[in-house]
Amino acid sequence: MVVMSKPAMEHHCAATTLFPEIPLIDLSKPDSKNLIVKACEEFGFFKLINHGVPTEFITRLESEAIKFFSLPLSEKEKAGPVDPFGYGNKKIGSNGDVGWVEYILLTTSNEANYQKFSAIFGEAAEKFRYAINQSQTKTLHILYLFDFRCVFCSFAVNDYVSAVKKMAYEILEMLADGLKIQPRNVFSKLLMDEESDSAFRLNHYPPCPELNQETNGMNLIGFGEHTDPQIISVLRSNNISGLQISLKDGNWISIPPDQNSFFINVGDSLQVMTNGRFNSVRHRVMANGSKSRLSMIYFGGPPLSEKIAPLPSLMKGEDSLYKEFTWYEYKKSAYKSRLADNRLGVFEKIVAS
Ligand SMILES: O=C(O)CCC(=O)C(=O)O
Ligand SMILES: [Fe+2]
Repeated sequence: MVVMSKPAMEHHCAATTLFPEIPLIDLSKPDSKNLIVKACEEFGFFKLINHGVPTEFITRLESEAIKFFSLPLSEKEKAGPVDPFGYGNKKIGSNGDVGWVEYILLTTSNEANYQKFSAIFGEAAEKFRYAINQSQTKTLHILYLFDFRCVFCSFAVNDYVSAVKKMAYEILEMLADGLKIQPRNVFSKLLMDEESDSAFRLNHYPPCPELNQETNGMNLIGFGEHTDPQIISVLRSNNISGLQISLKDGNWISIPPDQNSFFINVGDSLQVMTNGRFNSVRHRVMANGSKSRLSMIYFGGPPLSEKIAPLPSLMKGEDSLYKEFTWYEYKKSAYKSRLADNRLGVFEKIVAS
């Protein structure tokens, strides 16, 4: 069930190798736009401070998530399986990938979440929806008999996701400005679209006590290496390490955690829209021997019918590196692949030599 991997580079040769600094972007500074472009080109990844997401939204959702993941497995499984949304444990996708992780995957469309919730909890869901609608105070109705609803329908998710979405729009607009392309909502409009196919994920990596004794210095995979298929991912985790990114030369580096910052990933779709100028970053998570890691990720995706293709304004006479496809086609193909596969491979054009 467990998947082992070689330690990241820093574990055995930190003394002799210089590691690049992960770009740090201050969202409150308007001139950050050029630095964001540079970060997306060089790494496809950066750390974000002064992001404007209220701490209270983050801590409230985190405590809801902790409560949910602390429930007995049988309770949590009432919210599974992931088809395509719900609770999952160890299995990631349906093609044999496993990791030391449990998670909740949600669409950011409230109505779709409600329907899933309703199918699980039936009449109780309707009552709970009524209670939420009636609530003037925005206080969370915590009725732990049906815990999943607390994460599914709660204000904690809505407030957090709304704030993070706003921040993602801003980043994408700064990117358009930094790239000097018009209109400045060329990327953000895809996430703002009512039909935007975005998702939200809460990952919990339980401590794995055997890790320290039995694995002989090897690491245990929490979430296997992959790139995110969407346009942009916004990640926040608690202060426990585990996230690693792959540099373009294939070396892995560990990202020091910071619970007060966000980490931004370029996804495959943004790599394609920039004709490969931006890098969809390969990343993975290592499990921890003694501490729980909790992460929350918003994946900003386009509408299913959207054509994903390089923007003509960025092409400057060069050829597209990719065949044309819709987000729906990409998703369908990605679902059939393994996590570590180069999912864009089948959509790359063969360049005649
Ligand atoms: O949990 C994390 O920190 C990252 C997980 C991840 O890459 C994902 O869910 O796509
Ligand atoms: Fe990811």
